[in-house]
This record gives sequence, C-alpha cells and structure tokens, in this order.
Amino acid sequence: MALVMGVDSSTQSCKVVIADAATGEVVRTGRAAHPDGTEVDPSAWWDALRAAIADAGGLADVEAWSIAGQQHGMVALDDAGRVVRDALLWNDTRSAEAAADLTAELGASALAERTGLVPVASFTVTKLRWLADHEPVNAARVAAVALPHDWLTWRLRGYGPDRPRLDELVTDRSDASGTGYWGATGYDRKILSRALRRDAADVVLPRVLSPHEHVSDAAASGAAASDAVGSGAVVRRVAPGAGDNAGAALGLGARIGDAVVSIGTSGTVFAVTDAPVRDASGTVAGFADAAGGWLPLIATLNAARVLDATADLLGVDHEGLSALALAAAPGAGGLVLQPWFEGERTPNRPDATATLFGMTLAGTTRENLARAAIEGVLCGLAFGLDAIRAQGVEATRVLLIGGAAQSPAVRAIAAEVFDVPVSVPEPREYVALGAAAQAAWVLTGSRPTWGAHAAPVTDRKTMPEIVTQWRERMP
Ligand SMILES: Nc1ncnc2c1ncn2[C@@H]1O[C@H](COP(=O)(O)OP(=O)(O)O)[C@@H](O)[C@H]1O
Ligand SMILES: O=C(CO)[C@@H](O)[C@H](O)COP(=O)(O)O
Repeated sequence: MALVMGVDSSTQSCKVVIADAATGEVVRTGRAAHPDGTEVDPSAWWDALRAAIADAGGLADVEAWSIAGQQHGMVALDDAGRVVRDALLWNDTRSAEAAADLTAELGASALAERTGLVPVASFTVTKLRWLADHEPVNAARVAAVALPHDWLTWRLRGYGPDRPRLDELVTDRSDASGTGYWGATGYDRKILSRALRRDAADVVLPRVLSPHEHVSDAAASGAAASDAVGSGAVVRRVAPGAGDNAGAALGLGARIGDAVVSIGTSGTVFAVTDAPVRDASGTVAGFADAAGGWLPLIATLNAARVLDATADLLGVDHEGLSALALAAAPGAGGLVLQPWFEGERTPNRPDATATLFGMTLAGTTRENLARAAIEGVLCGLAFGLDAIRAQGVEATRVLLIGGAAQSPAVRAIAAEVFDVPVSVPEPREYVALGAAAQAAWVLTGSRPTWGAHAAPVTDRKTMPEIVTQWRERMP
C-alpha cells in the first residue's frame, strides 16, 4: 500500500491525514493547536506541523505529501531565509487603509481584470503596503514573500535559515491567486512594486507549480527537518499544495453546480468553475482552484467563533448551544445578530462591530439568542451565495463543511436559510484530504476520484422570512 500525507495548516490548528493513495482510506491522523491572534510567528506553525506529523506516526512510510493552508498570510523573508516579522493573517484588518489606497491608485476594474481581486484587508498585497508604510525598515529587508503553505512546504523540504535557498520556494495557482499580485499571465510585479513602494523586480516569489507538478524533499535527507519528523532518508514527491478552500474543493470532489459553504474560523462560500470570475465590486474573489479551473469565493471574518463566543456567553458547550437554538422558533423571536465582531470582509466593513437588533422583553431568551447567532452567521453566507450567483455561477446544492457543520442546529438552520438543497457530507478533514488527494495525484499520475459526491441531500425547507428579516438590518 502506497501512503500519502495531506496537511491542513488552518487558522486554529494543524491537521494531518495519512491515507492509502489508491483508495483514500485514512490510516492515521494527527493534529496540533495554533496560537490565537491575527499576527503569528510562523515558527509556531512549523512546531505544530512537526507535532501533528509525529501525532500521526511520522512520515517514514509516506511516499508523497502536500500541504494546504490558510490563505493570504504575509510571510516575509530576508535574504538569509529568516522571517522578517510575525506573519499578518487573512483576518488581520490593520491593512484596510492600504487596501483602499491601492484600489484608489490602481483602479478596482483594472485590478479585478489583472488579478481577479479588488483589494480588501485580507489579501497579501495590502499587508505588504502596510509594511512599507508602517515598518519601512522591515519592508526594506524583504527578499522573498511566501504564503503560509508555501513557507511550510519549503521548511518540510529541508530549507530554512540553515539552508536559505529562496529559489526553492514553490506554491500553487490557488494560493497565488489570493495574493493580489498574480493573474492569468503570472505574477504582476508592477502591482508588487506599488505595494512595497520600491522596485520589486528582485523580490523572490514562489514558483507556481501546475496542478500536478511535483518537486521533491531530497534536500530534507539527513537535514533537521527530516530528523524532526522521523522521515529518514527517503526522497518523496512533494505536491504543490493549495489554499485551504481549494484544498476542500479537491477533498470533496466538488463539481460544477456545487456551492461549498465552510464554517470554520472564516465562513466561506465557493464554487468550482471552468472560467474565471472578475467582479469589479470586489465582493466575489476570482480565485483559481487547485485542479486547473477557478474558484470564485466570498469569505466572512465572523463564523465558527461567533458560535463559540455565544456558547461561552450562555454558559454552554457546542451541544448545549445547538439544543438551545433548536428549541427556538425560526426568526428567533425577532432577534437579529449582525455578527461583525471582528470587523467584516463581506460586506467590506473592516471597522465594524457586532449588533444585536430586535430585543424585546418577551423575545430576549437564551434560546432565541442561540438561534440568532446561527441565523446571523448563515444569513451572511447566504448573502455571499447570492453574490456568487450574480456572477453567473450555477449552484444546484450547498455542501456544508467546516468545524461548525458538526452542530445539528447549524445543519437544520442551513436548510432553512439557503434556497437550494443542503448536503452535509460526513464530518471529515476535507482540506487535509484534498491535500492527500493532490499528493496521490502526483504519485500515481492520475487524479483520485475520492470525494463526497453521494453526500445525503437534506430536504429543502427554505424559510425566506429568516433572510428577509436579516437583510432589513443591513446598513
Ligand atoms: N459541534 C460544533 N458546533 C459549533 N462549532 C464547532 C463545533 N465543533 C467545532 N466547532 C468550531 O469550529 C471551529 C474549528 O473549525 P475548523 O473548520 O477546523 O476551523 P479552521 O479550519 O478555521 O481552523 C472552532 O471555532 C470550533 O469551536
Ligand atoms: O481568507 C480566507 C479565504 O479567502 C480564509 O478562508 C482563510 O483561508 C482561512 O481559512 P480557515 O482557517 O478559516 O479555514
């Protein structure tokens, strides 16, 4: 049995699956936590990756591997391969002003055409402009810019400050498409230079591998990286990796007509398409996928952690929150939570805070509050699905995944909020599985057909009044 490893280095944790390359059967798993915060020392991800691999029994018998990860985070390296400063993550909104500046300087339509994106604070390009404006000494030291999955791939292949081969940085189309300085013809160095406020011709950017091209971890043989994970001296195939949403699309085997809704730290809605989407309003990001196609996507900053916070407030765990929400009637007695606790990206309101509308003495119950939290998160995602469909993308069903999809109340209320049938695939680590499928692809030469096509479809129970009530509170 040939084994492959897939990794999801996500915002809150690192998850590893080791699977049979032929069948996708998962034979071992591991995980480790990431620190909180929107600014993180990448060495914490490296420690977590090694811990998660060790938890999964090591790499010694693995023949190919792939790392998917949270998108957009700025990992800036100096010419000695050292991280210049802590990474700024996708959910760090300090670069909102830089996003507005870049859009004003270069034009929303032109940027959408060149890169598929109109800058918002999440995207890497805005973080580089923030660095140039606020930390010019650090900005001047930048010799290479990578994303979390690129940097971890480089480290696990055996590169780093001890072996600073910046030219060995690699990435894939899906994650490159979230930088804001990559388009159909490759990297756009004019935009990168604008962001860094200097000629960036010499800044190393990871080589963009095609969907099933591979490199190797030969450099790791005998090096610190391999020793740390007990990988021995075997040379493995290393797949390009992916942004986490594109990884989930691979893991699910998502097809045209599927709208994937993921409720993790971020809330995302995305679809696989065969043509790029270019939305000059900036609501829909025109990302690439990890299989040679495209992945139009909307993301919200407030998703599973809204439910975590509401459960804490009510003094219950996830099961308790679900039971309370299911005990309330649809519409939550008129309570509407606009859950923009951390600012928001869709709609683009980086400075927003959350608001609870419609409080009455009769309606302000624990049950209604629990339901309002779930309805608020899901209505924001339904708004996103509409925005994706407005770009001409077909959606015949929703595939609901992510940590919060384990909640019975989230699943039940999703069927009321979305106006297409909702399928809930068996709870699994779809991003890590997608990475494992990509590793199997580079090992065997053909794309695996694992996936969740046959996920049960729940009855459609749309209750438009829930979304209508929520929309009435939109500014
Ligand atoms: N049963 C549940 N109900 C609601 N939320 C849950 C449940 N189980 C896990 N979560 C939440 O899901 C989130 C983790 O989801 P995950 O998709 O792994 O996130 P990420 O990929 O962003 O790290 C956490 O905020 C966790 O508290
Ligand atoms: O910013 C985006 C997508 O554009 C987020 O989806 C990040 O990729 C983080 O994902 P999770 O850790 O929440 O899965």
